Amino acid sequence: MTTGGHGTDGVERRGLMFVLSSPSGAGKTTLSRLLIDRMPGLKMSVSATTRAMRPGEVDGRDYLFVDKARFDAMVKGDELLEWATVFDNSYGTPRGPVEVALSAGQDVLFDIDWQGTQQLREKARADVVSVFILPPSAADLEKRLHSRAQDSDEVIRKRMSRASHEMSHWAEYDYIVINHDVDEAFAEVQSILKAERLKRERRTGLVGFVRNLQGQLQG
Ligand SMILES: Nc1ncnc2c1ncn2[C@@H]1O[C@H](COP(=O)(O)OP(=O)(O)OP(=O)(O)O)[C@@H](O)[C@H]1O
Ligand SMILES: Nc1nc2c(ncn2[C@@H]2O[C@H](COP(=O)(O)O)[C@@H](O)[C@H]2O)c(=O)[nH]1
Repeated sequence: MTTGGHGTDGVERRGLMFVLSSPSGAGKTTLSRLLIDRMPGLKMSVSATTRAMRPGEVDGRDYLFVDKARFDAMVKGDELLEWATVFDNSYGTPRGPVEVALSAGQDVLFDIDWQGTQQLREKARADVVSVFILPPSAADLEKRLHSRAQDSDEVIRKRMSRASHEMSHWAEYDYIVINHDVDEAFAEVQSILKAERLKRERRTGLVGFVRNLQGQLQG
């Protein structure tokens, strides 16, 4: 699915799909914003959803807010790379922007659930790096959902009751980060991305780079 771009050291490499999943409220959005602000070459995938907009959310920035008819048309038209029903709403990743970013050599960040992650893995296993974020405790998770102050008590109850099921998929992920402290969790997620960018298999330009070095040594 990916073609190529250049790493900061100038060696060509394939772009990667960096996925964050967690039970609702564990901190994916918080960590995603930090990653986008601080990691050049990383582009956020903006999902389509049928869920209602929360206070402060912006259409086109946080999500593409669409109605069910439009969402179904996107599915039918093969416009989504993956999609799933989460908490009674439809969510999906528009294919076009992801393909454009990867072709331009950028990495793409996804805040999606375990169902979407499974679909991405089926499509492009070698290019997917997945991180599952765990809250330090159930009490912290509930406190975070309340402190976000954007969902009703009923919605929060539903999300808490689904948390254990969401978490049952943790072992399908490449990395697990426990989000006690935002700065520490961010540093861990950032280290994962930095290391994955250096993986030999992604660095398609290394053969030429090493040949050139050897040529210099022999010449
Ligand atoms: N380490 C932390 N300590 C305390 N509060 C945190 C921490 N990480 C995130 N939060 C807060 O918890 C709330 C939920 O975080 P966030 O919205 O990032 O979760 P999420 O995983 O994206 O949730 P959802 O799946 O519902 O979108 C926010 O108010 C955020 O500021
Ligand atoms: N499979 C997908 N899951 C997605 C996508 N976009 C978001 N999500 C997940 O939905 C829940 C709820 O999100 P919220 O913004 O309503 O709190 C959360 O787990 C997200 O990761 C998507 O495109 N595909």
